[in-house]
Amino acid sequence: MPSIDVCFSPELLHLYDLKGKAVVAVDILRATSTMVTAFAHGAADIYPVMQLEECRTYAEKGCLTAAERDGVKAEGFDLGNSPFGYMSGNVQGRSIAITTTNGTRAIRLSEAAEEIVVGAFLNLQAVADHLSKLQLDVLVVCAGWKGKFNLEDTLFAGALVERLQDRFASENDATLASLYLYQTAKQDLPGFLRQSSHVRRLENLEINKDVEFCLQHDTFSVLPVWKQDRLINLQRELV
Ligand SMILES: O=C(O)[C@H](CS(=O)(=O)O)OP(=O)(O)O
Ligand SMILES: [Mg+2]
Repeated sequence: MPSIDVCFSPELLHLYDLKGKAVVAVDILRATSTMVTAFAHGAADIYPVMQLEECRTYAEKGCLTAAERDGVKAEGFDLGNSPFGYMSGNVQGRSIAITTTNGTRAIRLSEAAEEIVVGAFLNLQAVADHLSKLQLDVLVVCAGWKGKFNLEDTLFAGALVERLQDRFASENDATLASLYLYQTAKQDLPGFLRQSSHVRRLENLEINKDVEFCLQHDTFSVLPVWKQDRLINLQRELV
């Protein structure tokens, strides 16, 4: 039986051997929720990059550019990091280059894995189904916040463990802690997260609706996976 494990921050990735594993990169608030939403609204592919300057260069290649720093859209880019910015038909058929504080970093630091899947509550079941078929050992890589633990990504890890627990062995206490946390919180995720650092940060920016949106389960069946230098929507490729 393959196993499932949880890494609470990209800063802890040096403790794990990613070779031959499937990584699920997660940044519920808001990078991976936003990427899933972009694919659900027809984005062709997504280039997650770490630096603002690198992201800017993708405009010359015909990409839309998206950047967030300190929770707000960075100056001079087409889009920010709110899923609501990707829903108006503006990303249909377009390539997007995106850089955010935590999420794009988690994806790029996982490149040694056999497969990287982008996960969010919004596409939870699509991710669970894909991992069940793959039969690789799984590591959920939580983007956290500037190298530190956060609640929302850990809750996602617990939700995924809950969906996979009959088919994957729980690797260690990180897996169990995530599962127990999710089981405690799942009746009222917005309430549970009210005191979390990120929700308080976003509240100050008056974007509570983003939090509510990002906590919805199974809204989309898109499956963003890393291929060479970008994310593609494997679900669409399979149709
Ligand atoms: O835009 C976001 O939600 C966050 C910004 S921060 O955590 O407030 O710095 O970026 P993300 O990379 O999506 O965590
Ligand atoms: Mg985040």
